[in-house]
Amino acid sequence: MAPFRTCSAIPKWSAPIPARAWEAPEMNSATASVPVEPRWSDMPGLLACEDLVAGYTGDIDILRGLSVKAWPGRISCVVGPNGTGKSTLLKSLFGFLRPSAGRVLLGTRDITGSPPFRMLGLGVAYLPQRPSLFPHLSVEANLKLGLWHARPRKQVLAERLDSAYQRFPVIREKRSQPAGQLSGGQQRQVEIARSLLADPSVYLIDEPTAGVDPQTSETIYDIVQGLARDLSKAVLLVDQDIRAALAITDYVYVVKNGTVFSEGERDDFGTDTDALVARWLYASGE
Ligand SMILES: Nc1ncnc2c1ncn2[C@@H]1O[C@H](COP(=O)(O)OP(=O)(O)OP(=O)(O)O)[C@@H](O)[C@H]1O
Repeated sequence: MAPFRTCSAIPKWSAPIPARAWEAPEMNSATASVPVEPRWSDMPGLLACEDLVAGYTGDIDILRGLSVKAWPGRISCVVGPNGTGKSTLLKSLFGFLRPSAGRVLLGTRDITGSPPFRMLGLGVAYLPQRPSLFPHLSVEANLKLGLWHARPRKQVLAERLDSAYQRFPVIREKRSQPAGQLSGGQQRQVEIARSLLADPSVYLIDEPTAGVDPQTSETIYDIVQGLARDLSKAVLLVDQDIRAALAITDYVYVVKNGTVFSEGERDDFGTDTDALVARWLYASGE
């Protein structure tokens, strides 16, 4: 079984962006087992980066020509060994690091190097690995910050808050409490609810269940899944809990040394997750 393509077999995106809508190559018997390679497009909410190079200091590149995509309504998952650049990828996509080469597209819009404070307005939300709430502010005050950039009318803000509380009833009960008093899992829910206020089209999510108990993890993965399935968000997920992440993932990127080592549709990989993980993480080359 070799449904998995290594990056050398994947065509680079050198072609210009087509003017027409997104389309995938037609499948036939010869290509049936090969993951589909969609083309660039004007599909709103499709996030893609091409040949991204970035690092923290001038002379060391952490990302070395890395290309990934996140499609609306789907979850793309980035896995790989520790220190290989997965979090750095999300930081670069969200504008915390300015790439020295490559580009980031949202639909046909080039957003390479846009600063983080513009990202939510552009439709990109980022949920970092570490808690990002203000612990001394109330849950509701934290939620309202999700829409600060839009200066919404009171009524709009109230409607969005109500909608967030409906989706996450547990945080409605706690809305007056300081956010720092909530459990780790509840704080994660507040972060996701806060991002939903701005109704972004893309989610960059870094290890959403780090430090969370197994039962809460399950809830959080359900929520992440709901972002794609129910709300048609494009989700790019970085996760150390590979088995749990693969259970909700549509497309997988295996990253090593700052570049995509291999990629493919999750469904093409079969059910032997242990063998997959061993092959992805411990294979030394193509
Ligand atoms: N702020 C920083 N300044 C300098 N180097 C950094 C910084 N953050 C990360 N690095 C380095 O960049 C490399 C990639 O780190 P990154 O956090 O992206 O890896 P990762 O694949 O997400 O790892 P993990 O799975 O352990 O979270 C590592 O060598 C790390 O030490």
